[in-house]
Amino acid sequence: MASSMKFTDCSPSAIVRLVPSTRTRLRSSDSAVLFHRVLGRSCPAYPRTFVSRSSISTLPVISASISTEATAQVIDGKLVAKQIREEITAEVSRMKDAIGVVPGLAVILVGDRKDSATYVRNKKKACESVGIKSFEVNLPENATEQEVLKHISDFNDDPSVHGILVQLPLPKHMNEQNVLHAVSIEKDVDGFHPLNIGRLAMRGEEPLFVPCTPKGCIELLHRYNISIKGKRAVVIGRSNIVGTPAALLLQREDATVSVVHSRTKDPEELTRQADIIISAVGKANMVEGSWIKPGAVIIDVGINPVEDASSPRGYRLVGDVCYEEASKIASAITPVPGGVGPMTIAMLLSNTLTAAKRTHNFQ
Ligand SMILES: NC(=O)C1=CN([C@@H]2O[C@H](COP(=O)(O)OP(=O)(O)OC[C@H]3O[C@@H](n4cnc5c(N)ncnc54)[C@H](OP(=O)(O)O)[C@@H]3O)[C@@H](O)[C@H]2O)C=CC1
Ligand SMILES: Nc1nc(=O)c2c([nH]1)NC[C@@H]1CN(c3ccc(C(=O)N[C@@H](CCC(=O)O)C(=O)O)cc3)C=[N+]21
Repeated sequence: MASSMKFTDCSPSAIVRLVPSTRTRLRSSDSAVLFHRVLGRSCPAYPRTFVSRSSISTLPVISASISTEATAQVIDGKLVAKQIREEITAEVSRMKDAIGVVPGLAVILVGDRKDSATYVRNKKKACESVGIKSFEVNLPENATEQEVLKHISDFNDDPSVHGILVQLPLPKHMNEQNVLHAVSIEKDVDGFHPLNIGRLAMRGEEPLFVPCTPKGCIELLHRYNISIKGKRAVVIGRSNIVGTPAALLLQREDATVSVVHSRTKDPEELTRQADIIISAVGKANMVEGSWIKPGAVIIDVGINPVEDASSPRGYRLVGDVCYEEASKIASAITPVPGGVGPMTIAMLLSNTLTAAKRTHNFQ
């Protein structure tokens, strides 16, 4: 469906929106702004300075005019995440009314990384918005691994905590494996425990939880009716938290999957054959338009800060993909911000609800 929904754009300066088959209303991306200097890698085939319009469609039609260039459907993660939060709110309330149980999520944050503090704050806000109780432990950068393990053990034993998340990365002096192994697999809402990852990799096995970011990517494809079965998919990146579980999930969905990493020769030869690309690298503008097959679907997980003097923060976030270039070639694409990021948090809430339901045998 997505590939049949390509339309002409009026100029490089406009972003066209269209309505997905679910009739969800789409927004155009707000990721392209006026005259910013990008310090990351720049997109070669596209000028650095351009203008883009952002607006919300009120009509189930396409706003387009004279041009030869197509514009991809914007996969609006912010909108879908909001819908999912509404679904979770209803379930949390149904469970509370029926059995008096409120799901609880514990987050452990070690150190004072600004980005980690922001993510944790956002997770807490999201929990509040759906009625999940949140517990938070903040430890200093020089805390010991034993201290972290002690908090995990306390949360493992606490019946009001159904999910435990240890914010990554941990300080260098800690062994991440030891810490992640310590989380009870029934409370492993990040899905990072080796048993959960192992089960994800095995046919006939079911993990208790699937990692939130890859799960959010697949959920976006499902909710936009983008079929995966039989498609060629390329995942760029092979980390334990995104790339590898994303490839395993795509394979479970019957895609034929290739994984590109830092040692891959000529990655663009592989990506050019892909119907679906999930990029999780952390390099601004690495995936150029010329890497993309016309009509492909692009899920951009990368979150990369680039200098932007006109933004209040002094920087703005971009993905791994040259967005403007890609949106002229792909049939559908996630923006950054507003794509996969909000879905990660929505999936964390969903996993926490699942954990509480499973513990209390509540259907
Ligand atoms: N939107 C969201 O919700 C989330 C976004 N992120 C973002 O996603 C990105 C990736 O995160 P994460 O997986 O944790 O990162 P990691 O740094 O753990 O992994 C990056 C992966 O990219 C690969 N890579 C590095 N350089 C290249 C290259 N030139 N070509 C191809 N592959 C390359 C690495 O290969 P190798 O294995 O060979 O080293 C590695 O597998 C980051 O920008 C992060 O901020 C992360 C989590 C959630
Ligand atoms: N144990 C653990 N679990 C994680 O899931 C985990 C982690 N550690 N460490 C760091 C990464 C990163 N991550 C993001 C979550 C949400 C957004 C997000 O909501 N991003 C917004 C932008 C936010 C902003 O503007 O700063 C967006 O893309 O629209 C981004 C990144 C989860 N991670």
